[in-house]
Amino acid sequence: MTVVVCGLGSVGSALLRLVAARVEQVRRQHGVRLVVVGVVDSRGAALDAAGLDVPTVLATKEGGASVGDLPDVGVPGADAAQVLSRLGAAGHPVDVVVEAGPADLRTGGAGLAAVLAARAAGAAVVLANKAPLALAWEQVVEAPGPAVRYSACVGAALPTVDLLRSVAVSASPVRLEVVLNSTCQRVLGDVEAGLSAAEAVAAAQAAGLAEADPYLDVDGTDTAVKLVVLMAALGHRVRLDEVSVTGVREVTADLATRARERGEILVLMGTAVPAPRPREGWTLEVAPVALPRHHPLARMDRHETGLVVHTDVAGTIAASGRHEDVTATAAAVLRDVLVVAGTSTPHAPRP
Ligand SMILES: NC(=O)C1=CN([C@@H]2O[C@H](COP(=O)(O)OP(=O)(O)OC[C@H]3O[C@@H](n4cnc5c(N)ncnc54)[C@H](OP(=O)(O)O)[C@@H]3O)[C@@H](O)[C@H]2O)C=CC1
Ligand SMILES: N[C@@H](CC=O)C(=O)O
Repeated sequence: MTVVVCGLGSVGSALLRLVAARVEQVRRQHGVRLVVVGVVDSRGAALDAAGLDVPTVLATKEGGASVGDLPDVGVPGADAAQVLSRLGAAGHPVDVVVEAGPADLRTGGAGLAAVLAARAAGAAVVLANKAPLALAWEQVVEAPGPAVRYSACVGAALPTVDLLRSVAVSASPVRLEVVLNSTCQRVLGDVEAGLSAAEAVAAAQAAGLAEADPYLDVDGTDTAVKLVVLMAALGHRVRLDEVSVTGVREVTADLATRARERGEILVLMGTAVPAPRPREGWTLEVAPVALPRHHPLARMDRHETGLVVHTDVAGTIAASGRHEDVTATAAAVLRDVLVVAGTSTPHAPRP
């Protein structure tokens, strides 16, 4: 299976490390030989139909250089579309494109362009970048074409999309609650522990969790996007600008401590509830909330994220995931790549 990886920051590099470490296991377990034939960063691309040397790509990025400058395989200034077109023209169509570039929520930017180029070239798409989903769901997900998967966009390795879709087969969600921004979880914990907001944000950046613009996390936009994507996956389209969003900028150590003294935990929570009249769709909100300790999303520690879905006939279902770093997101991307490969399904993975 030939793979092009667009975006070689925290997620893209973690994916390449995972692929390098697991290539034999994947071959044995799934019968798939993963070959990374292209990589793209902000300054160029590298491609080789026979397979790039992944350790060399990783060393290049660790050294701060662009893959476009790699001898023999590098193409300075090239983007995903050019990589796909060069490989295609040489008789090597690409099987799957992974999009792990920055979330440009204004235009979709290079990420959306890469996804559309992949679909035009007949490649499957696996996204970690959620902006193309929030801005162009119909084009990216619903237009006919090869598979598109995006579980890493909403909850890292926690398979939120598969879980909700599975629940919705026989039950109707009546309220969804999510705490899905790792950066805010860490920032709130650190502020409570006495760090300044700036120190707390810097720590989340150092862990590779924050967005390129960390205020997308702190101001609640990232949670709003995740909520919009989950609702779209359930068949309910809500625009990002229809979500009421308040972030955690104003949360102080004092506020968090007073919540704890009342037996409550402060989290940045997204909620989705159906409007009273079915035609009016769903109401989505993101805001800091002090939850009672017994609430499933308050029982999580600051390395966990999760969701609760209340349903009409299936009761209330809660799930959470704990991850220290971005490897869990890379694992979700690899899972999607293997699901796309058709050798594994989310509901019946091969042993
Ligand atoms: N970090 C996390 O925990 C998670 C992140 N995500 C999402 O995954 C995506 C990537 O996140 P992360 O790895 O943290 O981001 P980083 O900022 O660490 O990396 C971004 C990468 O994209 C590259 N890039 C920037 N602009 C362009 C462009 N115009 N064309 C091609 N490549 C470009 C950068 O290139 P260069 O190397 O040259 O700077 C860099 O390699 C984001 O959309 C994020 O929301 C999803 C789940 C979890
Ligand atoms: N910045 C995001 C990364 C994943 O989407 C977060 O902190 O959760």
